[in-house]
Amino acid sequence: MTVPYIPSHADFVVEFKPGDFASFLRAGRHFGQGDTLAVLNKATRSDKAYSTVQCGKESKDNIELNSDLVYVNHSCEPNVVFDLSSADRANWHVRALKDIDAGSPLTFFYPSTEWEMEQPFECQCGTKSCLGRIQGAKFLTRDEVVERGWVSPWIEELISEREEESACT
Ligand SMILES: C[S@@+](CC[C@H](N)C(=O)[O-])C[C@H]1O[C@@H](n2cnc3c(N)ncnc32)[C@H](O)[C@@H]1O
Repeated sequence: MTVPYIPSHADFVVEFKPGDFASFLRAGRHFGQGDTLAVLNKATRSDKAYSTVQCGKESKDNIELNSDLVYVNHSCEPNVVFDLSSADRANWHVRALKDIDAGSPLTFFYPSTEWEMEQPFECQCGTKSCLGRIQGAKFLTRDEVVERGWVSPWIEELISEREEESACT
């Protein structure tokens, strides 16, 4: 028996598309810059996968979103951030980086949370600043990561450690 699809959030619309990983999430209404779009109250700890979001410095620190938010695609010019920086998980949320019109695809910059991704891909965001292959922040320069507007504290820390290591060699 097929389980019927039930939207997880009233303010989002999943565009289901045929083909592997071709679906994506749209805003169902306008959001202003800085607005919280959703709190991540359905998240559970998980092994790293294409669908997980990194929530700490170690490669074992990942969550499954368990909601339609899994359909937020990557963009090199994103309009939301996944902010899992609080020590209190109740504060983990998705926030608008800029004003978002109803109907716009919701996108975040995957390397803002991911150091080394489970499933790298050739980016099709089509933006002027597209970086091409997306594998995680480990494979990008500091500037390429931070100039997208927001970065998780563990990514900042891992980039700093890499810089310290290369200064010593
Ligand atoms: C968490 S899923 C996002 C939803 C996905 N589009 C789907 O249909 O299930 C992450 C995967 O979506 C695809 N993806 C996300 N953003 C992309 C982009 N900008 N260009 C190409 N593929 C992308 C990649 O295959 C990636 O591993």
